[in-house]
Amino acid sequence: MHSVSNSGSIVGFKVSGNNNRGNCNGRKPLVKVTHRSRVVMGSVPAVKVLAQPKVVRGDHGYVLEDVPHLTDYISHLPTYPNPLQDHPAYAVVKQYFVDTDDTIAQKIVVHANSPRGTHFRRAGPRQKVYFKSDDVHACIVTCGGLCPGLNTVIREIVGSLHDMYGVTRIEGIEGGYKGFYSRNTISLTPKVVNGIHKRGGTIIGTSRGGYDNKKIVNSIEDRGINQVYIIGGDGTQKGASAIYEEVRRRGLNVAVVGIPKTIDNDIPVIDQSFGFDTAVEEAQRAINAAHVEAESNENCIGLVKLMGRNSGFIAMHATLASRDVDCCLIPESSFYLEGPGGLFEYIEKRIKENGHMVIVVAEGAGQDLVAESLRTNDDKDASGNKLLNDVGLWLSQKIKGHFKKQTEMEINLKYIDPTYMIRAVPSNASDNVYCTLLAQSAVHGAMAGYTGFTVGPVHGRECYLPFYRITEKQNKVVITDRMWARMLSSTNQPSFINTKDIIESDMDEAPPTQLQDDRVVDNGFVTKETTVC
Ligand SMILES: Nc1ncnc2c1ncn2[C@@H]1O[C@H](COP(=O)(O)OP(=O)(O)OP(=O)(O)O)[C@@H](O)[C@H]1O
Ligand SMILES: O=P(O)(O)OC[C@H]1O[C@](O)(CO)[C@@H](O)[C@@H]1O
Ligand SMILES: [Mg+2]
Repeated sequence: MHSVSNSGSIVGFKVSGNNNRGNCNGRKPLVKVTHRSRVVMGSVPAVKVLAQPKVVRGDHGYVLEDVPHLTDYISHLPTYPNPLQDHPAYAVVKQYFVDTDDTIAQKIVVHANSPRGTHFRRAGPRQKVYFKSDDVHACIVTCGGLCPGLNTVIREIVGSLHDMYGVTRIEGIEGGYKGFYSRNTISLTPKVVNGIHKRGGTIIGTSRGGYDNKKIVNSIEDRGINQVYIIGGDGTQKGASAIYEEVRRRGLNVAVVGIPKTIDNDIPVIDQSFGFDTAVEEAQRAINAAHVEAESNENCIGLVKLMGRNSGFIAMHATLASRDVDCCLIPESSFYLEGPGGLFEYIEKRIKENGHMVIVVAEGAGQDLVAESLRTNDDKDASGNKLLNDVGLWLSQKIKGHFKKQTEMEINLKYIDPTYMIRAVPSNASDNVYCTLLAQSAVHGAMAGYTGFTVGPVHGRECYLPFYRITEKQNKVVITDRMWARMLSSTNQPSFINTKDIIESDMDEAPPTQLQDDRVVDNGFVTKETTVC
């Protein structure tokens, strides 16, 4: 594999670049580099041509979906030796620097004749950096909902910049995106961030809404900021991508880096998002309480509502981990209440068998049913996310109503809604380690001149991912996949779904198994490649 050379024009501005930035070591380049413009429709005004995805093709179907570099649009940028080479902690580590040719395969389950497939650039420190330590002026912003680990990421970005690269000018943007243009910044030093990883929340504050691309980039330019670290979920990363585009359009020497955050685990491609592990662990406490209540009271149902707007990962993992749950309802799998195979029939059966049961419902589950019976409006939050109806309360009332009116059985229902409790806690040990790797990888990438990327693990290896890869779709529980089957077999709940429906919907969209979930960037659009196995 060889480094990407990048030059060419795109509508509105000319892209020029360093034609030989990477290290070919005199070897003949074997790859074909393609650059394509992407056209984004929707909320973006008219037709806007964005910076081109960098796609490198090699032998045997090898594809690298690379990330942008400052030299793609600023020529003759000076480089400096990485200060880490003299750092006592790292100088002794053999091969501490990442080889410029290192990439990570998206698929690790392959057949003998599979093409090599899509790869991502491996994260980590490079031998050369594109910023002198004294010249770096970094900022950090956190946006969207809270998530365990936000403070750890902040702490570790500050620590990495300061301790590894000798950077001293780091500012926290207060209160999310709108803080760029409406608030003062907070100076972040190792002393200020010391110990914050033991606290939930974010010390620099967060918010939804208030995104104003021009004002944000003006503020970056006016303040002389040249590294921007943006921590947030899918909405935040879309905003970060647009900030990168504007920075590039203005030709600014500013690295824009995204760090994906969401307890819902709805960011695609990466193994898992930080805070998810902690949230699942915390959700166990609520499930445990529901189980204790249910077991101790006659004919008792413990009902727990967990977060998960569009993706049911928290509910599914908490259910699998707990083993006390009899039924788990998630947004990806519709269910029904009445009649044969419905929820009421199952509840009646479980109560008769066991005298108690525990139900876990993700907040986004059954929204169609709730909307039908409540006649609701289409309220949205400040970021434009649809506000959900309370499925937990609705379900409690429906269950109570059903058993009161239609059966001889008297039931007890205990409803537990831990909502914010699972995300307002500090991150657990494994999330703290994960956040540290993310932060360090982000800093190494920015120092190496990469920009317009998000960092995250793919099969356990930290990678630099182009923004479009993580914003183009949401990660969802695939109910035709083995994990959901494992969950169903642990609860013994009905699947509520007709096998015929699954087969028909499969024909529309193939499940993202290792062999099938590959897409190619072609004709300006990222498309799904459905490999017939
Ligand atoms: N398409 C978009 N383009 C630009 N900015 C966006 C976009 N979507 C959301 N944002 C901005 O990103 C910020 C966070 O978005 P949002 O509230 O949707 O949370 P999120 O990052 O998706 O995290 P969460 O996991 O909590 O939902 C907000 O300030 C919002 O205005
Ligand atoms: O009430 P808020 O802060 O807008 O956030 C609620 C949403 O945020 C999330 O935790 C995602 O961050 C969702 O699970 C939930 O629906
Ligand atoms: Mg979101």
